[in-house]
Amino acid sequence: MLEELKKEVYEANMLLPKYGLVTFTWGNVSGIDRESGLVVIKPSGVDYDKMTADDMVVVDLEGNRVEGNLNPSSDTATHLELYKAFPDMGGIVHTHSPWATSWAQAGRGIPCYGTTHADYMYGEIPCVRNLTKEEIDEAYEKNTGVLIVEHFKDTEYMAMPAVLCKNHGPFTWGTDPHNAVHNAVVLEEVAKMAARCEMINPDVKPAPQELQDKHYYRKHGKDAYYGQG
Ligand SMILES: O=C(CO)[C@@H](O)[C@H](O)COP(=O)(O)O
Repeated sequence: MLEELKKEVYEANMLLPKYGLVTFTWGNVSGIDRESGLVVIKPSGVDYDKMTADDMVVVDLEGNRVEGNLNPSSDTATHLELYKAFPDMGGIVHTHSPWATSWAQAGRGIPCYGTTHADYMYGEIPCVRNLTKEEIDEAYEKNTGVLIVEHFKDTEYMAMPAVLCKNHGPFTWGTDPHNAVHNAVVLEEVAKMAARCEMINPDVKPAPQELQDKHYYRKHGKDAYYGQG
């Protein structure tokens, strides 16, 4: 089932090592078939150079494995919480890409210092708090998703397709798996630029709002991603 989506999700996963976003198996990409409500995700712990499209795992929105012999990614519950809450999300990525993960470990959001950032993400890329001991003990991956949903509900979440989970790493999303990977690559690049920017000038300020607006709206339009698609 969902052979086309499996191929799409497999190809999107293979872009993670291609763009230097993952070491070993540290990352995962999923995609959703909104008609069936089924999600295709990378199998857990499988080396990218051994992975095939047939290894992709199909789960329902409750996390039950519908097809596949391997275990779904350990982050599946996080992906599912986001898909359930945000109907415009068609693909989700989690990595431990070094620059974005460094900002997450530092517990800081990434300010918008330039137009590269503003072209894709409107404003500061947020870093959400740690989970409490109770949240971790209860259901770490699910509650990571619940925390992200709490932060982005009632927002234009497709205008900010990225979040940093403190002391863990980034999640990005998009209209489909490849778009989500594109946003993961952009996140890593702007995380690198922002870190270097602060090294060069510790007093640096975010880019002027009018410049941020010009670049974001020129690329996405005033109504893009605001639910009008
Ligand atoms: O954050 C973690 C582990 O700390 C996970 O994201 C792994 O890095 C990827 O796990 P699988 O997708 O292979 O289960």
